[in-house]
Amino acid sequence: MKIVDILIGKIKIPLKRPFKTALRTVYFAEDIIVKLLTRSGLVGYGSAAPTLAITGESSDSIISCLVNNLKPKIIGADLSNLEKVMNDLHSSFVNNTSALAAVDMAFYDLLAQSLNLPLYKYLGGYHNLVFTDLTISANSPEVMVADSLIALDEGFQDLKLKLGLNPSLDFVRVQAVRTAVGNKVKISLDANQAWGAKEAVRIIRRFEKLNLNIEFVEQPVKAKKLSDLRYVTQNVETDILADESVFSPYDALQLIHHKACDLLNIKLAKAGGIFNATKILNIAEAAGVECIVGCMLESQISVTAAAHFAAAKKSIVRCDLDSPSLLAENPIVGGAVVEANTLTLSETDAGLGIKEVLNVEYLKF
Ligand SMILES: C[C@H](N)C(=O)N[C@H](CCC(=O)O)C(=O)O
Ligand SMILES: [Mg+2]
Repeated sequence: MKIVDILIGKIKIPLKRPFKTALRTVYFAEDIIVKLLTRSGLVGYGSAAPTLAITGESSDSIISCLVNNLKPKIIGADLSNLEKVMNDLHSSFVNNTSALAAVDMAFYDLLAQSLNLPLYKYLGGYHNLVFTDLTISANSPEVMVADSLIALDEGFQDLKLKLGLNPSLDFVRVQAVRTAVGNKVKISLDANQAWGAKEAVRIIRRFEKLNLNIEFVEQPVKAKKLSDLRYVTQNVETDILADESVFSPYDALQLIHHKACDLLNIKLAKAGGIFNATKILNIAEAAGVECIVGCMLESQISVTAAAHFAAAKKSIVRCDLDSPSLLAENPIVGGAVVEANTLTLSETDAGLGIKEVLNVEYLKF
């Protein structure tokens, strides 16, 4: 199956409310759309969200990587040699993981379509439902309580609270939300690297002492400081989830070898797509470490690809695939059907099941 053309487009999607983390505040979601065409007439979709603060990629850098580095290698590529094609792409540059992921998911979309299978069946076919939490942006305790109650009303039972914007308020934020939502609701926390190692241990132990019943704490300390992450993991009872610390299979190996976290957050945008995400999952499985599949603030295309990956595998126990629920509009026709905390994948649509992207401006280059 040969690739004969690539179209690259841009979309901008308004959010229901500003998305605020310790790393960034965002007022709309941007996405770069990739559309691959094969000689036999199949169309494969992928997308990449510029998350400069995490992957180091902007819209311009994603487009430049697609046009200058990826396009010359993929036009004429034969996907029946996927292993060769992917190894060539992965070894031709470092970083640019979201750009690579967009192409990777379009490849998998095409491969599954060529066998007339939904992607989750092509990848393993464990089940076709994925359940997600909902992220509550970092705000004042009052706003976070109000947003949490709205989320419960909408049908979410699992909340991820963003912390780390003025850490002195973090304890009040978590306690206020726990009091408001009661004990049945699952609460996890994401500090997006905002705490120091000792500060993280102090804060997490305080949550433990007061029985705030936290599922896990995500990326408490700086991404590159593996010894700090290890220090936190070894000194608290609560599970620690590595996010920004794990991009590659090698990162996963290091984190597991050094017992620096309890759980791994796999995101296609960090791993460079399904090819390497599968390697991370295999390493984690062999080590008995559970994985969560997460997302950036991104469109329905890449979240659908992540949902197919998660649904294909038995060992993915939880998902943070809530981006479609944070967007005020959905310009993507097809893909996962999102109803509150449930993403349902069609058992009959082949590939990702993406039909069309509305209001997309394809670039000329
Ligand atoms: C949207 C998702 N629930 C999430 O919170 N992802 C963030 C990073 C997203 C971004 O900044 O676009 C995370 O897990 O750190
Ligand atoms: Mg995170």
